[in-house]
Amino acid sequence: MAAEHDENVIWHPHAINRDDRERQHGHRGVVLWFTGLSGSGKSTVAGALEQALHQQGVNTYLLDGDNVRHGLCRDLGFSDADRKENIRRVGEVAKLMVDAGLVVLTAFISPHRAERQMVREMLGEGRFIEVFVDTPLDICEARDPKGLYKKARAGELANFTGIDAVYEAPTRPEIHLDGEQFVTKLTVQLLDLLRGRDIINC
Ligand SMILES: Nc1ncnc2c1ncn2[C@@H]1O[C@H](COP(=O)(O)OS(=O)(=O)O)[C@@H](OP(=O)(O)O)[C@H]1O
Ligand SMILES: Nc1ncnc2c1ncn2[C@@H]1O[C@H](COP(=O)(O)OP(=O)(O)O)[C@@H](O)[C@H]1O
Repeated sequence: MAAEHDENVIWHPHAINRDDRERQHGHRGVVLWFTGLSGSGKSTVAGALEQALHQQGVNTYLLDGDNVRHGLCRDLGFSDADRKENIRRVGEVAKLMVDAGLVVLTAFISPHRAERQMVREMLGEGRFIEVFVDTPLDICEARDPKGLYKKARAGELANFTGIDAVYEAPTRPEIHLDGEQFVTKLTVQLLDLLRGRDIINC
């Protein structure tokens, strides 16, 4: 069924491509893929970086797990299969946005190496920047801004990452952030990375 469908759907090339859009933006299109435990600081750091980039005239978009799960992925839960589908959909959306020439920031736990690798391959060489927000579980649990760790420990929330569901830390992320450092310092580290890779020039 799927193969038959694929054969009859032909890719349509367009006159304007990513290079043209990147030239117009004055920067490259990439995805900064933030991964880490719940409460590690993914949304906070991605948000601070987006603000800094926006102020410099960089065209950005921030895709956040909590928000995407209210719309695009509202039918998905937290089983391994659902998390995989969540990441696949977000990867495809991020790919379209990178094709549009944007600096895309994503903030998803994305606990499995295989799924992060899937998105890396989907995006292609140099377009996927894995950002590991490395904050120890006990610190995340002490932060617990939504009270979810408390619920998970009380047995009221099953399959919670770090408690009774796995988190596979990246082995070779493009950047490894110490999630206990000040957000301003982490933002500077990320801006330096983007400049060093000639993704932005501001
Ligand atoms: N069981 C379970 N495990 C982990 N997280 C849970 C769970 N249930 C709800 N939440 C809330 O959902 C946010 C994580 O969604 P993600 O889409 O990033 O998860 S995943 O990448 O598909 O694993 C996560 O948000 P962050 O704290 O911002 O990471 C939680 O607030
Ligand atoms: N570098 C940091 N230092 C101290 N607190 C932080 C830092 N980053 C995030 N926080 C705080 O930790 C909590 C979780 O951050 P959040 O960005 O929501 O994490 P995540 O998106 O990974 O779940 C929030 O209350 C936030 O203010």
